[in-house]
Amino acid sequence: MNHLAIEVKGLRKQFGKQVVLNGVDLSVPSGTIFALLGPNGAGKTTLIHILTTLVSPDEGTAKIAGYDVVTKKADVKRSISLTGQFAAVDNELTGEENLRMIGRLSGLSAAMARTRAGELLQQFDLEASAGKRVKTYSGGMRRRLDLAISLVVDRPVIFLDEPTTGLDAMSRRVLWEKVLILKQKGITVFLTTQYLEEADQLADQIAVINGGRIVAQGTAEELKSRIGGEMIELHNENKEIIRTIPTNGNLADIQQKLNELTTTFPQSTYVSIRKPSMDDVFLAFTSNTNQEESVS
Ligand SMILES: Nc1ncnc2c1ncn2[C@@H]1O[C@H](COP(=O)(O)OP(=O)(O)OP(=O)(O)O)[C@@H](O)[C@H]1O
Repeated sequence: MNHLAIEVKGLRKQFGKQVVLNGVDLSVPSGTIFALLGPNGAGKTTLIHILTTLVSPDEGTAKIAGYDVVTKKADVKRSISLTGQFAAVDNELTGEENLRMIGRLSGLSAAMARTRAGELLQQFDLEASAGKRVKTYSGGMRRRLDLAISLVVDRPVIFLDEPTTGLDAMSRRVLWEKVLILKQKGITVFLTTQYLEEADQLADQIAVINGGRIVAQGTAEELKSRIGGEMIELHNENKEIIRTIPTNGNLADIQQKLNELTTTFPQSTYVSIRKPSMDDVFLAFTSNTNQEESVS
């Protein structure tokens, strides 16, 4: 397989007058986890739809496992699986029936489909509920089944569109473990998420999309250090955060920033200094959002 699992250059897409992607470039090495973050409506799902051949780009190129998403659609489809917002789980069937059905639809023999279903039920902690209808599953079980379904047939690249949205913290962590197992198997994972901690915990590379462009890309640590080595946080008397300011952390810089702040904030303000979080990264790179950018 190509060294790059995903390679995107100058991708543009607009719907009517609304420019959704305005020259997106990114590359994802094989066998890594890549997280795409961005505010609502930033174009994350549109990008996934282009990369999975569901939507055509207006300009630019995108390759999956070396195959162009426009000219080599069939090869791209054989290289990917897609799960998340558009999952096709049949609620009336049991978890095992769902897995076996997908196996058969993907060309496995009945015996192979049964074996594969058994392996996946075990791997995703669904053995105890294998014979229960999916409509009785919890949100976490359903997401795990969803992920298992996308693995019935081996595919080198998996797209997860907001895989843990709506899950409680515990179920989210269980799913993260499963995603990390995919990486151990050498699968490339491209995920979108609203949970910044998810990107922080899972991803080798994180990209932030805003205003139709990738505005930042790097490891979680690189992105955090780009916005400043430390954050000065001001709290009011009710312990509510009233301002967060990046600083390089040295005495001169902190002193200068605090001097500036003393003219605006009351002496009773509490001050703390902490490392930047992914929330700080997200806010730093997505403030001044203009999602409704349009061409005239
Ligand atoms: N088929 C379409 N026709 C017209 N507009 C569309 C279409 N698909 C998406 N859009 C618009 O493109 C913009 C980006 O949508 P998209 O779903 O890609 O964003 P997103 O980053 O995935 O958002 P969210 O985090 O809310 O899921 C939105 O304003 C949306 O309304």
